Order: sequence, then structure tokens, then C-alpha cells
Amino acid sequence: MKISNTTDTSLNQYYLGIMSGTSLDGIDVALVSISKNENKTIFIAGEEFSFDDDLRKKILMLCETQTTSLQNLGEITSELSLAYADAINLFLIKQKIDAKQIRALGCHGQTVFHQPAGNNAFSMQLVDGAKIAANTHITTVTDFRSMDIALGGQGAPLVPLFHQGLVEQVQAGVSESMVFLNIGGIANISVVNPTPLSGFDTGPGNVLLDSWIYKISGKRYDKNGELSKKGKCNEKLLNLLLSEPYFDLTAPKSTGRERFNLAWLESKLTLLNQKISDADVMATLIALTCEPIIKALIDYPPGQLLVCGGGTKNKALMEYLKNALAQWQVKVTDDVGISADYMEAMAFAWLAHRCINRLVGNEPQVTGAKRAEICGAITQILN
Ligand SMILES: Nc1ncnc2c1ncn2[C@@H]1O[C@H](COP(=O)(O)OP(=O)(O)OP(=O)(O)O)[C@@H](O)[C@H]1O
Ligand SMILES: CC(=O)N[C@H]1[C@@H]2OC[C@@H](O2)[C@@H](O)[C@@H]1O[C@H](C)C(=O)O
Repeated sequence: MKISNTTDTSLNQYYLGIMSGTSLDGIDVALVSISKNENKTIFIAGEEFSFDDDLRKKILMLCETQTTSLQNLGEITSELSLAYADAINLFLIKQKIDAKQIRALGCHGQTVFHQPAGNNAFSMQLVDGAKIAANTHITTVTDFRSMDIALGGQGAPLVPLFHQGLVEQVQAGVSESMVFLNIGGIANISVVNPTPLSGFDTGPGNVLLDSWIYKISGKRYDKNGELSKKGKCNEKLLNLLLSEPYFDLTAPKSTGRERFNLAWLESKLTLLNQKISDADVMATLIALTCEPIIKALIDYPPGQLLVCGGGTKNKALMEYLKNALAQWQVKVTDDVGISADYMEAMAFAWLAHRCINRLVGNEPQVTGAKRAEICGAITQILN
């Protein structure tokens, strides 16, 4: 395909964003066009590539046991990076785009451990930029979180700055309150209005819902929230889950599978020592995802809540939010002209653009870093 756009192409550059998130559902690839004056990030195409089942299980095992050999760690990183490169190459073939047309790609990598506090803070994303660059012939940007952490920040969430830049593109216009909500494995919000920009990880998104349904049925997720809708929230269990200290921390804060995982949920169920049906566990997990989001919005005047990520497809989740936030306009971002499925992949294309152009990639008000800086590591090739 010859990439063209409605605007003057000499002012646009094309970037790819590659995201594989906490849910471990696969690799999202997005192609965007970014205008040089940076007013617009235009989504051109996107595709999701499923993980090879064996690779997915290996990564899941790594996240859940937090134990492996150095050889295994190296091999998984290599296999994963080759999978990213394959996905990119296949995507380019399908879209009939030449790699030379792409200014750079941003690949988030696979988070396997996130420890943003303490003397030895770090966030570990498995990805080998050289393997991707060598196999795609595209300048590759990775390691987006380390600079922010080196400056005392959480290294996450990074998308609020991207969300802020999208405001002018929201077809419904700006409202008094405008909040983006991503419900992926972990859920995070970006309050773009009222200013100043703020945002943080509210807690689990789909990660516990996925873990529980997998445990009881072998299904990867609760399609459309069908099982969750059959259940009833167990208040005792909900209160016990919400007593996790993370929920009372003030921002900046970020979290991941190292805190919210199946073992954590099972330990709480053991503590409760009460027979609860699987549907009720699911309904309670829906409430666990939604209540911290609702709490985060309590101090803002009702406005637009623009939801993206796989959680938008879970009817039980969306209905819970809509019922509890009756004064808010709860919308999927597609309804205002922005892809809900490729939001994060687009963000990493945009972050690659920021890095390549020596523009800051973090927002200290969100992450708590000492200052805004260029975020990302660039791997270049001769041809
Ligand atoms: N039809 C559906 N019904 C219910 N849930 C769904 C459906 N499709 C996807 N999901 C949920 O969305 C999840 C994937 O969401 P997404 O791709 O946004 O996560 P991610 O990118 O891995 O997460 P993160 O934002 O934490 O990095 C799945 O694991 C599943 O729980
Ligand atoms: C450490 C890490 O990978 N965090 C992810 C995760 O997935 C959602 C939430 O937790 C968010 O904080 C972040 O991703 C998005 C893309 C971010 O940095 O904004």
C-alpha cells in the first residue's frame, strides 16, 4: 500500500506501535501517522497476533512463579522478540507497506516484574531491540520505563501524556471532566480534564477475572462477561479484597501481576473460608475492578469517561460502571473516533516518535519522577 493521508504527507511520518500487555493475550500492532507539528496521531491500521500457546504459557509461568533459570529467561526473551518481529513483518506484508516507509517502531516488551519503589527500583520488560531491528530493518525503540524510574518515578502509567495529546481529536469535544480509562490486565486512568493532567493504575482490570475463569473452566476469559453476569457480588469477599493496602495508597502509584495474581486471590478466599460460587467470585471481581475506578472519580464533576482496552467487551464490567456512574457519559473510545483495541499500541508508536525526536515521554505529575525526560532506548541499523 502507498500510505497516503488527507493531510500533506510531507508533514507526516509513519510509526508502528507494538504492545503485549499484562493480560498476555497477544501482540497488538498499530500503524499510525504522526504529523511533524505533532497535532495529530492518526490511526491507520491495526492487527492482533495471538501468542503461540507454548510461549504464552512460559511467560505466564514466569510471571506467576517469579522464578526461572538465566538460560530460560534469555531464551524466552529471544523467542518473544522473534515473535514481535514476525508479527511486524506479517503486518507490513498484509498492509502492503515497505519497512522503509516506517520512521521507527516502539515495542513495549512483556512486563514480567514491576518494582517501582525502593533503592533498586526497576520495571522488567522482556524484549530484545536488536532482534527486532535486525529482523524488520526498522529503527526500534524499547525500554520506555527505565528513565522515569531512574528519576524516581513509577515508570507507569505512561499513556496519560498520550491521552492528553488526543483530547483535540475526541469527536464529542472537551467536557468539564474528561477521563480516559484503560481496562487491560491492569486498569489505569488518565484525567485529562480538569487539568493538571493526572493518572494512575487503579488496580486489577481483567487479570483476576481471566485467572479465575481459566482455573475453573480452562477458558482464557469470560466472553462478554457472561459468567460474571450470572453471579452476585459477595460483599465480605469484596471488602477483604479491597483491604489490600494498594487501594489506599495515594498516587503516584502503579502495579501489576506481581501483586494481583491468582495466588493472591486464592489466599483471600482461604482467609474468608466461605463457600462462594464461581459466578459470585466473578461478580465480586467485577466489583473489585470497578470500585477503585469509581472512587478515583468521586472528586470530579461528572463528565465523559472514555473507556478502552479489552475490558470494554465485558458487558458485566461496562454495566457496573454505567450503573454506578449514572451522571457520567461512559463511552467506549471508538464512539468518539479513537480505537479502543489499539489505544496502547498507538501510544507506543507515539512514544517512539517522542524518543526519536528527543521529546519527553513521561509526565512527572503522573509518575512522580523528578523531571520530564526522553524515554526509551533506540536500536538503529544501517539498512
Ligand atoms: N469478548 C470479550 N469479553 C470479555 N472480555 C474480553 C473480551 N475480549 C477481551 N476481553 C478481555 O480483555 C483482555 C485483554 O485486554 P487488553 O488487550 O486491553 O489487555 P492488555 O493490553 O494485555 O493489558 P494492559 O493494559 O494491562 O497492558 C482479555 O484478557 C480479556 O480479559
Ligand atoms: C509495568 C507495566 O507494564 N504497566 C502497564 C500495565 O498495563 C496497564 C497498566 O499496568 C499501566 O500502568 C502500564 O501500561 C500502560 C501502557 C502505561 O504505561 O500507561
